[in-house]
Amino acid sequence: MTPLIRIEDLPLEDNVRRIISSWGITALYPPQAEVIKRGLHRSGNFILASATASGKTLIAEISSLYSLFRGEKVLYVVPLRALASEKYSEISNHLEPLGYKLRISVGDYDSSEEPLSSYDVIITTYEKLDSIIRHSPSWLKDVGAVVFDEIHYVGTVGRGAIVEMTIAKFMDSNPTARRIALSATITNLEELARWLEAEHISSSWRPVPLKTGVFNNDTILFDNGDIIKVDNKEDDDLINLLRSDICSSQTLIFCGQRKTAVNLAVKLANKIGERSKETEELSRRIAEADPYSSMHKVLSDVVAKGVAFHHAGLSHEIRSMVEEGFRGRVIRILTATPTLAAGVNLPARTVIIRDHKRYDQEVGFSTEIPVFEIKQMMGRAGRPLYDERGYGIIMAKSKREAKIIIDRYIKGIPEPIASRLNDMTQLRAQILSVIAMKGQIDMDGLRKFLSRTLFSVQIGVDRIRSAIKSIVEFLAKNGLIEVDDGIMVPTTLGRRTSELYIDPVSAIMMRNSVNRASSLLSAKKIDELESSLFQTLSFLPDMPPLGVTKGEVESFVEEEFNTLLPIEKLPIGSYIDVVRAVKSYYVLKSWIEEMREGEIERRFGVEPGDLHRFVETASWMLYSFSEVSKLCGKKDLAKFLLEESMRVQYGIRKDLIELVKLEGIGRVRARALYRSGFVSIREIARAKPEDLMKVPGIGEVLAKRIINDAKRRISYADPSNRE
Ligand SMILES: Nc1ncnc2c1ncn2[C@@H]1O[C@H](COP(=O)(O)OP(=O)(O)OP(=O)(O)O)[C@@H](O)[C@H]1O
Repeated sequence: MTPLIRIEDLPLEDNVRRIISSWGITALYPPQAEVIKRGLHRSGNFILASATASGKTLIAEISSLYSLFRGEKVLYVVPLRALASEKYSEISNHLEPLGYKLRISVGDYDSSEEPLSSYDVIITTYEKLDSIIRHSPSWLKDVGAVVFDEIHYVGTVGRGAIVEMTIAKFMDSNPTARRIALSATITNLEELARWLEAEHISSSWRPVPLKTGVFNNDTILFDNGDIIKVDNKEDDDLINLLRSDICSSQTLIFCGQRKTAVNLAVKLANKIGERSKETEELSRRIAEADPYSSMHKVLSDVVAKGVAFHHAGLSHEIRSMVEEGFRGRVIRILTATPTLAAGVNLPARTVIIRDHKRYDQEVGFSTEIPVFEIKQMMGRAGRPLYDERGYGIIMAKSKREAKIIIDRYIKGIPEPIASRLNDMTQLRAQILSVIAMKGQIDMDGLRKFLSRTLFSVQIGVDRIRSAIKSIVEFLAKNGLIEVDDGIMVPTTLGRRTSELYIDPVSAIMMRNSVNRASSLLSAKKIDELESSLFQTLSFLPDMPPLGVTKGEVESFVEEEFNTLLPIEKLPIGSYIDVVRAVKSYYVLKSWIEEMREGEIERRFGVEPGDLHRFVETASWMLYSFSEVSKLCGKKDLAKFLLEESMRVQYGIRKDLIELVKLEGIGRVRARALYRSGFVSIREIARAKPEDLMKVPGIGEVLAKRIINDAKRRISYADPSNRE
């Protein structure tokens, strides 16, 4: 293994050396030492590509110190919310003891986050940074260094364009801030470096060496030619593999679909699971956290035997419990969908890729997973401090397939990271945001702006000249921008659309729905308004699509279809979209009528994680719709929509809107308080902790906290009480 380099032997200033040792670091990993030897930690832009867990975060922290010393701010940008929390706890441990103030900013997309001006380090996501830039806060110019973490996300279908344009916008609004980009190992690093005007460093060093191979029948063939035979006692290859020495420690198994991950976990728990005090304790905690979901019940059962599954259908809370259980080595075998590979840091000794294909919703069948992603998944093998070696194994169904897998995935080179700005839907929203951000711009200016993108480096802006022209015409025709003598200016609706961080098509559909919604409200036809409103939401491009089953299509009753827009103005691709609209209405209606999540899962097949993502976006769309109604002068409708947004956010009837504003009070506790006679904040402010502790689900700490919060809110609401 490559020796580590002692910090004494590196060209570091004394104070920086002292700080690093106060973090318990005495030597640096080779990629870290390389950055320091080249002096890139002190100044200039750089992009570092190296393996998972090779210490990229530390190098970003050391480089950030130089800006912090000068009193400048540091922005740390990551692609996922879960990663933002991980980075926050990691970095705050290092920087808070030095007196720096850190803040994580991921939520609300309609805010300039002005209060962030008092923080030194801001950890955020690409989407949130994009929305912050759209509000042009004063503190952006004080940023002296920006870390673009996991920058290979620019190549992701769907979100890549946002990552790319956010970076381009940041470079435009603050060209002098140092750019520190971190990435997984990639083949076209130079191109990315050219885009960022940065020096590049690439390293193949790994803290734990990795052996990769393919498994078929009873044989594992490794990349270096080694062969290991596995006892084939049973007629199930995977079980035989899991019983071999290679899998004697923690093993992560990637499956192509959620259903496969769940079924496999059940099978493995029954066949090779082992109970312990710790597994039963974790199982009990999972069961208690959500006693109603049938999927969480299955999870709790398998966890009792040291096996778990992990996919986006699990609720956020339960997913974190699984992650914690795996990190704490309570769970020995974890089955997961590929989303895990991209997300949180969960290393295992052995990674098995059961399926190198996955279901693709866009095309409707399974497609091969890119080499880049498979390498990322296998790269998780090998736990620093625990393993001398990690194993990444891909399963093959036949000898012929094994050969194809070796050529493609084991010996193959990952695909280069390619710009996704050719995605017209994303480009449309991004062009509007550039026009809104600039206030006024002509075609040359717009093209010049777009030349700051990776797309321009890789393909050239001229190649999408006509696409840009047609997007501009679309925005002008639909009243989001005005074009006068070649100068493009955002309209009020256009500017607000950009600030609200919604697709221009969503804003146009909302604006076109305002009159019908308003007349239903004036006529007090609330049920009809709610039904058509929720059904219209399902057609907005921002909404995550709900899955529709064959049974739902067959039992569909056409009369229930009802939207705010005439059918010819809706983007209906197929009959399924119509069924989905009605289903969306029923799901949202059940949610705001306080139906339990487990019941929604049982009746509609919507798993908790999907339900949360769905209602979170729906609530945001309703808030945006309320803002659009205000612009159209429909105040009553705006008020109604704002209330609906709150109800959808929390899943509550109207009478709980006040109570859920209190800290720590969600739909279940709010209803319990209400049932016990605490129907308003005023009543809670007057209550004693003992009274509230009689309400189910409320202990002493929470009782005191909500009474204090209620008192604070009341004194704030009454100006005579303010100091
Ligand atoms: N020089 C070092 N000495 C000892 N431990 C280190 C050193 N550098 C980093 N580490 C530790 O190694 C672990 C992995 O580091 P880190 O998470 O920064 O890797 P990374 O390259 O950013 O990974 P990823 O690609 O997953 O983001 C962390 O626990 C970190 O504290």
